[in-house]
Amino acid sequence: MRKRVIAGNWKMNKTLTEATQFVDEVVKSIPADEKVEAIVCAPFPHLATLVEKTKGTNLKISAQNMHFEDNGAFTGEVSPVMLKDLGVSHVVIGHSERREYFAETDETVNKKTHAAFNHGLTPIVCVGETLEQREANETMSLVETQVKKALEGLTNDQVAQTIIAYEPVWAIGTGKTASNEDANEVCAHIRNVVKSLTDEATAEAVVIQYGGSVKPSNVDELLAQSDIDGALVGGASLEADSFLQLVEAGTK
Ligand SMILES: O=C(CO)COP(=O)(O)O
Repeated sequence: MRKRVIAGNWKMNKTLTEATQFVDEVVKSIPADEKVEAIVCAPFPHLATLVEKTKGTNLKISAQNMHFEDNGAFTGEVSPVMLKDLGVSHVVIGHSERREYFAETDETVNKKTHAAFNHGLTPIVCVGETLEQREANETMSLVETQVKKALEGLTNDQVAQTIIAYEPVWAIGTGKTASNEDANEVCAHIRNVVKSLTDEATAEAVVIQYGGSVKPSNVDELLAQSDIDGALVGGASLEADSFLQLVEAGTK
């Protein structure tokens, strides 16, 4: 069985003091269960402290973005080399907010995915359609293109290690969740796309998360779906209690 991966994406929230309090509380009660991997995707300034605080615990620390180059004249950017050096394990790539507000494209997503693997970071690659695209029946083809472009040029082994997060844009922060069946249908399609690019074993290994208004009250039914292996959670990951409940759901 694939492991479950529950990742809290804090986005641009929490001071370092608040982040530290959260982590101190969470590591005390996080389940020690091989079945579930728990990750917090924190703002850049907090990463070093949080990595230090979570050493030897079951909580992993992820960045929310990075540049694809190792270093250079890119004012304001953070490189994979820097993240690896800090001890960060994962990095979110191509979140819809970055695609919408910061000109992230399928091409930069692909470069960043390669850069992540070149530096031993696990990418959490986000894909998903807008409401207009869903209404125009473009969901499957759009997601297929995003997945194919994100994974282009990776080895099967790298694809198997990639975490893919399906986040319909219209469900993010809106309180609207895709129905379990709709979410699972898209995740199953993603797995088929991965199979067409690689092979059956790789497609079976790849972890696919759902994201978009996931909370303790709906996570069980989402995780019960055949092709949903975890969740990428915004709002409901900000409180330690709620985050712990989500991680707990991953152990069932
Ligand atoms: O964008 C998301 C996680 O990356 C989802 O955010 P919400 O859980 O707040 O809808």
